[in-house]
Amino acid sequence: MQVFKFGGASVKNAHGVRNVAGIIQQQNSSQLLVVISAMGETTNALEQLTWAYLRRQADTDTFWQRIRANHEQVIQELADGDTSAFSQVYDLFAEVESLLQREPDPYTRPDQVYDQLVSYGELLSTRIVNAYLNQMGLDSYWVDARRLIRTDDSFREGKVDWKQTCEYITDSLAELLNSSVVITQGFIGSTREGYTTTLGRDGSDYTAAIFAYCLEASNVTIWKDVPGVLNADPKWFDETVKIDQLTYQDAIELAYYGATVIHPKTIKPLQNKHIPLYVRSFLQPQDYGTVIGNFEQRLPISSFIFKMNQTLISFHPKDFSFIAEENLSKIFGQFAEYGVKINLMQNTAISFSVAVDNRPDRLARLLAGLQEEFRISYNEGLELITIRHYDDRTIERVLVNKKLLVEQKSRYTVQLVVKDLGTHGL
Ligand SMILES: Nc1ncnc2c1ncn2[C@@H]1O[C@H](COP(=O)(O)OP(=O)(O)O)[C@@H](O)[C@H]1O
Ligand SMILES: N[C@@H](CC(=O)OP(=O)(O)O)C(=O)O
Repeated sequence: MQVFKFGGASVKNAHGVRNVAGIIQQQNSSQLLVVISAMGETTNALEQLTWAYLRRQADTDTFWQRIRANHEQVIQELADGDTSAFSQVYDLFAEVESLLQREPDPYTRPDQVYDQLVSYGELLSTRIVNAYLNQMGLDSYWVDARRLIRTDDSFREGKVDWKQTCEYITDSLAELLNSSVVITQGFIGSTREGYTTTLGRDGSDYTAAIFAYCLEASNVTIWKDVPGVLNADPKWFDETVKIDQLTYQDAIELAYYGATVIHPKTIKPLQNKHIPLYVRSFLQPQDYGTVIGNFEQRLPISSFIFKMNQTLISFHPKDFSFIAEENLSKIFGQFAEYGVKINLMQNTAISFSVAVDNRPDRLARLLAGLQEEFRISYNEGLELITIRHYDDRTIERVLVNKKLLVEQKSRYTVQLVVKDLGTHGL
C-alpha cells in the first residue's frame, strides 16, 4: 500500500482540490491512504481565531467568518450548483460556531483550546476533498485521524503513543484499504480521554510517516510545490539544483537544520522500516522528484539552509566559575521547560552561547529564571546558515556582505551565525 500526503499549498483553492483529486484518481496502486493538511493559510487563520476567542475579542466572529467564507467559496466552485455532497462540511461549521458561542472555560489550558479549534482546518479540508472525490464517482472513505493517532496530553506538541496508534490503525484500516481510498487528516490526534491534540506546526508530513510505519507501506509520497528536494530553498536562492536521490541520513540532517521541505520527525520512522519517501511536485505530477532511501552515495552537492530571525544568547556565570555540567544543566533545564529549541550551541571556558528562533515572550520568561546566576547578553536580528557538505568556496559565497559572529564546523556540516550588513556594510 502507498501513502500520499498533500500539504496546504496543494489544496489552497478549488483548482488545487481538482488537481489533487486528479492525482489520486490516476494512481494505480490498489491500496492508497491520503493524508491532507488544512487549506492554504487556514492554520494561521485558526491560530488568530483561537487567540481572539480566548481573549474574548470583539472581532472573534470576523476572523471565523473569513475562514468559513474561504471554505464556502471552494465548495461553491466544486459543487456545480448542488452542495448536498458537502453537507458534512456544514456540520463542521456548526460545531465551530457552537464552540465559539460558549465562554472560554477558565479551567481548560489555552493550548488545549488551541488544538480543539485549530484541528478544524484539517477536518474541513479532508471533508471537502472526500466529498469532491465521491462526487467524481471515486470510492473514497473519510477517516477521523483523532480516533487513530493516540498522543499524550502535550497539547500543541502531542507525543505519539506508537504502540496504541499502530494497533488502532491496523485494526481500523487494513481491511478498509482493500475496498476504498482512505482520506484522513494530517497534524491531529487525540489523548486517551478523547481530547484533540496537534502534533506541532507543519506536522502533517509526520502523520504520513506514522500511517506508513504502522501499515508497513511500500512507499510514501509527499506532494509539494517544488520539483523535489533542492539544494536550497528556492525562496532564498536563485540557482537551485534538484537532488534525485538522498540517503535517510542526509535527509534527516537537512530537515533537522531547518530545510522546511520535510518535517524533521518524518524520516526516522520511515528509515526504521526501510520505506522510501518520494518528494514530488503536485504541479508536475508526471515528473520523478526526489527519492529518499537506503542509498550508498551521500549528498552529491552542497546544500544550504537559511534560518532568519535568529537570536544569539550568551550566558556568563556571575560567580566567575567555568561553564561546566552543573550550570549547563540549569540552562538546558530552562530551555526544556519553555520548549525553546536550540539551533546551535557553543561554549568557551567562561561562556555558553545558543542561537534560537526569536520568540520574545517565551525567551523573556525563560531568561528570567537564569538572570540571577548568569550575566546574559543578547543579539537579535541574525541569520543562521547551515551548509551540509561544505567547502571554502561555499562558505565564502554565503558570507558576502555578512558579519560572521559564530562558526561551527563538523566533518560534513558548517553552521554560521551572521549579521546581514545590508548595503551599508559594503
Ligand atoms: N531544500 C529545499 N528543497 C525544496 N524546497 C524547500 C527546501 N527548503 C525549503 N523549501 C521550501 O519548502 C516549501 C514546501 O514545503 P511546505 O510549504 O511546508 O509544503 P506543504 O505546506 O505543502 O507541506 C517550498 O515551497 C520551499 O520554499
Ligand atoms: N496545517 C498544519 C499542518 C501542516 O503540516 O501543514 P502543511 O502540510 O501545509 O505544512 C500547519 O500549517 O502547521
